[in-house]
Amino acid sequence: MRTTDKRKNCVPGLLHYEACPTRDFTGDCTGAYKWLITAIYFWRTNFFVKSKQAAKAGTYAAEHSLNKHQVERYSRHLLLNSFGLTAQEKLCSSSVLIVGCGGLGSPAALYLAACGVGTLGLMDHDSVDASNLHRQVIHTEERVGTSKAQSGRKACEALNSLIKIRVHEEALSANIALSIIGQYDMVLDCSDNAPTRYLISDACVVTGKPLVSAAAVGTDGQLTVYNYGEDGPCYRCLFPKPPAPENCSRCSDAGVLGVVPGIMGALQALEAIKIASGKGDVLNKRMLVFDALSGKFMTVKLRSKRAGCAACGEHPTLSMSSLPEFDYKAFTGQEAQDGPPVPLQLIPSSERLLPRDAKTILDQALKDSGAIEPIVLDVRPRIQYQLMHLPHAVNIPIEELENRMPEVKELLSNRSGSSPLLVICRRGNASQLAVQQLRMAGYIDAVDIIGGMTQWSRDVDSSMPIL
Ligand SMILES: Nc1ncnc2c1ncn2[C@@H]1O[C@H](COP(=O)(O)OP(=O)(O)OP(=O)(O)O)[C@@H](O)[C@H]1O
Repeated sequence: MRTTDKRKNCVPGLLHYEACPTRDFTGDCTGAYKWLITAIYFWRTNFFVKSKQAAKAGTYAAEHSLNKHQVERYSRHLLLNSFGLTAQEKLCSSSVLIVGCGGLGSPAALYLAACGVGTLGLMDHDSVDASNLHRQVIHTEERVGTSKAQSGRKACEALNSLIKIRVHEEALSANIALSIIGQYDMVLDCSDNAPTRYLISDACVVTGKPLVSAAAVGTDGQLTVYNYGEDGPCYRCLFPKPPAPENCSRCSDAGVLGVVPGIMGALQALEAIKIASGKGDVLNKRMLVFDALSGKFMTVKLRSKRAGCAACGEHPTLSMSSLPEFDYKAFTGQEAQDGPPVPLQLIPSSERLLPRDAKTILDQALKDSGAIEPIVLDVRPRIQYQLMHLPHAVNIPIEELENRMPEVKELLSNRSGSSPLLVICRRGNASQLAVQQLRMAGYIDAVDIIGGMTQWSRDVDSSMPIL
């Protein structure tokens, strides 16, 4: 039989004639072709094996680009009539940069990682603090003190190993904004300060990227999408001038109900998914306002692009080349990086007390008088005083000090000794303002404590919590 003949002459190692790749073009295998054919055979076999392996891990059906693992993992999206395969494919090939891995960035990163965004960029220069954990659910107790961006990477990687994660362990600044934002399809502003908000918006305008922006402080949240569509406004269109620094509240001063940034960050992820997948109505030219205590959402209509906008108007003054030079700190009057306010130096250091020296004076005064003698004036907000304060301290918040000078007079007139009046606040700024006011009112022995309660906790009494 012809088949048997072929098999007889076939090169060694080919057990099945039907599988012999040489049979179609060589006919009977002869010694002359033996080694050449063997080489070709093994090359082809190797190729087929590799293709089969690729098919197993990669695309297993020709109609779409998702592999078996992706189809299984995202099946609930794929089954959704209003979402489906094409939307998921777009999501899987999209890239999103999250600036700020804090209260907003945490839920946003988790949901975007979970839903299969192709490349997720996580940017933050800060490290995890214990006070972050009540809302920044991407971080853990174990990772307190470590980089937020790396901590975010660990959480997202643990959730979904099918996506790519890029970590940017630095603050977004004007000289790197364009090159970093240029690498992504869109940006989520999850930061907490005016300079960064203007910078991200400007860089998104210049690079043509949509920007999903949110904010959450106290029990309120806001969300909108900038720089989207034909005439969608940018941040500067709505806020051409930055707010005065004293009108900008931060979670570190005003507090925040942990779940509020959780909700707003999840909504940011939702807008990003809509933009990437092309599904649904993007929150363009509208702002969603959330009031957690009443449980109400409200949508406010926003204007279109402003013709005179410095970033996206008809004659923009900001461009690829000018943006890196723009001084955001000077423009907004604020630091671009979150953190405690820059320490004020209103009173010469020689006229102020270090916490340890103040402690010695306080102890001596209490010993001398043998009684409870109030010589500490605490000028922090009432709520901070209630959380913790020095023994026998009297609380008069800085804003009330001017009107409550008679109380200070009474306080001092009850003193038996000659100890100075120690003035303390949270970090040593408001106490200097208070000392200035007290001196102007004639209380010249008022002296403030450098670094306030924060430094007191560090240097004198570590049992005092740092707020
Ligand atoms: N320019 C910037 N580049 C990168 N990340 C930034 C930038 N500005 C702010 N961030 C980050 O944005 C995050 C905002 O998080 P969030 O508003 O929850 O406040 P927080 O600073 O973590 O906490 P708290 O205000 O309570 O001290 C922070 O992690 C902060 O480091």
